[in-house]
Amino acid sequence: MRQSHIRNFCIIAHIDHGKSTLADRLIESTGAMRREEMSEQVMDRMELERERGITIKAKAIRLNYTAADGNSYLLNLIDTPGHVDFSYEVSRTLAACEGAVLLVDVTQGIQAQTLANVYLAMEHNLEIIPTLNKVDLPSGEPERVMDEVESVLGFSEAETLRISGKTGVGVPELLETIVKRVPPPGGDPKAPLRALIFDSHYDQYKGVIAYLRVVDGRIKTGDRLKLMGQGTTLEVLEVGYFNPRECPVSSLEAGEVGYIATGLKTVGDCSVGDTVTSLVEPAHAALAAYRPAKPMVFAGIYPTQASDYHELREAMERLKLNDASLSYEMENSPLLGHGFRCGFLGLLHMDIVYERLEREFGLSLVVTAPAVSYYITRTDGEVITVVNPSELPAPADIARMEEPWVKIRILVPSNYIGTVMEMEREFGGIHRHTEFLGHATGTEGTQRVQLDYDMPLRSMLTSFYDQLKSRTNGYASLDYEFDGYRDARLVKIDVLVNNLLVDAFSRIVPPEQAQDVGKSLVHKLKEVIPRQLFNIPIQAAVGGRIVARADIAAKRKDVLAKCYGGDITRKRKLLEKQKEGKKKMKSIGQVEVPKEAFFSVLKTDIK
Ligand SMILES: Nc1nc2c(ncn2[C@@H]2O[C@H](COP(=O)(O)OP(=O)(O)OP(=O)(O)O)[C@@H](O)[C@H]2O)c(=O)[nH]1
Repeated sequence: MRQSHIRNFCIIAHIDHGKSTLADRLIESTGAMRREEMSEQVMDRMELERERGITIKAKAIRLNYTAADGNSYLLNLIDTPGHVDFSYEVSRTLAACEGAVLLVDVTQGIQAQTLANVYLAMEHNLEIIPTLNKVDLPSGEPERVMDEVESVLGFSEAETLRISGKTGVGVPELLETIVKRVPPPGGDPKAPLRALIFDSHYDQYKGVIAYLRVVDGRIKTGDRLKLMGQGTTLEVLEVGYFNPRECPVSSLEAGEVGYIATGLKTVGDCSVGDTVTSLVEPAHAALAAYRPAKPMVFAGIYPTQASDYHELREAMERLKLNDASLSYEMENSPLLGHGFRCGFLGLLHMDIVYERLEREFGLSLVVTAPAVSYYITRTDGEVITVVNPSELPAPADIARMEEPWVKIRILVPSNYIGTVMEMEREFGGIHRHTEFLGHATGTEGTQRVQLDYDMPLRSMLTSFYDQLKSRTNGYASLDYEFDGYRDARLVKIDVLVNNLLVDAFSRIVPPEQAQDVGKSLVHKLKEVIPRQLFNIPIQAAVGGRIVARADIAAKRKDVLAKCYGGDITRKRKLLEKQKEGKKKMKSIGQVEVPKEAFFSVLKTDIK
């Protein structure tokens, strides 16, 4: 296909504004797949997923479209990850496109991720097609939302489309607009190969499959290639595209989007953002600087049963094959035994990993409270990175402490400004900017406001997001980006159960909150640890000083008490049953703690 007849684009939107629904509609209306077939296809994929234990999803779909001008066009729809945790992947995806369909839900208007995505698309000089979606909904307010789109983003009504991804209204116009407004790809087909990797996954049979956009030159099956950032070399086993089925072809040319099968064993060798070139005739410069994923959030992951450690290790190794952003190191906790300290891109990433480990690998796990990484300059001048709160040196050994901050942007109806400001104060945020979006429409509280803050990342790892949602009745949307390290003044709280230090419960907090957090931790523990045959003191300490204490009074419980007489089988049965119950327990010295208790305490809000 001639480059002038190719259009590479993506759909950008806030969560739930209808990205997937519109993508399906585009596939259907260009005839790539019939509606009945699409559900079949989804089923097939799920079967395959179950079989191979990985998620197979077409990250770029090629659509053939005959436009009103009578010409055939090749439209590449590239999927963008929908969450801020994966913002680097989003930016690489945008770099593979020339245009973006910006969807705004007419029942919701502009949300935090709408803005974040638009700014990213502008940075990449993409042609943006503003599109109001869900116009079939009677509860929609297209005029108000149009006003926002115009005043906040600067798009005129004439250039903004109105569609329903669900009913298909306006979709033919959208396809025509993509052909007319999105520029064809540039790039030199005769220059040495340069292709950008914007996604990758591991396939058991073909090794790592890399999705790429060929910028210059061409890729053929059998080519020997090199990654300019990571230095990996590989031979191309297969070249192809998705329509949305896998379609192998002999080559991909400049301007085209598709995949290569590399035979590589882990996605870490072939990561998003790197530039692929030819090994024999390499290009001089990469397309952009390659930046390996950097974990921002850390937590310990341990098996509930110490004997499951080896299974956990195998599961981590397998997950890592498919997730270059996951990092882990073996860790040994006096309480939890052998496990891993893992690094994640953010909280969502952490949840995904944890869920996959439990669901796909059938493991029962304990996850410690998420924490950030601190830079500590010791009094002897050595700089160390601390990712496990229990390893923070004593205050007397710390000359300087730094922690990561984020810039956050919150969008809310104006009647919640006070609520958000109060919350930000509680969570240590610093106000930077307030801006009213669109025009007031008369009804109080309908105008929306953008509030920008700086905040320690540490605060984001607490109940911040849940509280923001509940205190604004679900109206707030949030977006954030990393903003470097700043000086911190924090202390470590240790928790002692029956005079034993429980490292998994250690927290790092501002000194003025130490007492409250300590109290909340010990009371929570008191609630969830079942009474035992002896008294159990629970203490929270900062340095050597106890800041909170609670006691669990002794209770006698004898499962055999009811078995008078000598029915030995009955006794054995009861003891077996009790043993089963104990499997779900963790022991802190002599104290048995149910797994759920761990979770509820690890999640205790620490603000
Ligand atoms: N009435 C109506 N509902 C729609 C339309 N487009 C999407 N929806 C509904 O809105 C919800 C979210 O749509 P999705 O397509 O899953 O949204 P998304 O943006 O892909 O969501 P994420 O993948 O979570 O980011 C679903 O319940 C859809 O059925 C539309 O044009 N009209």
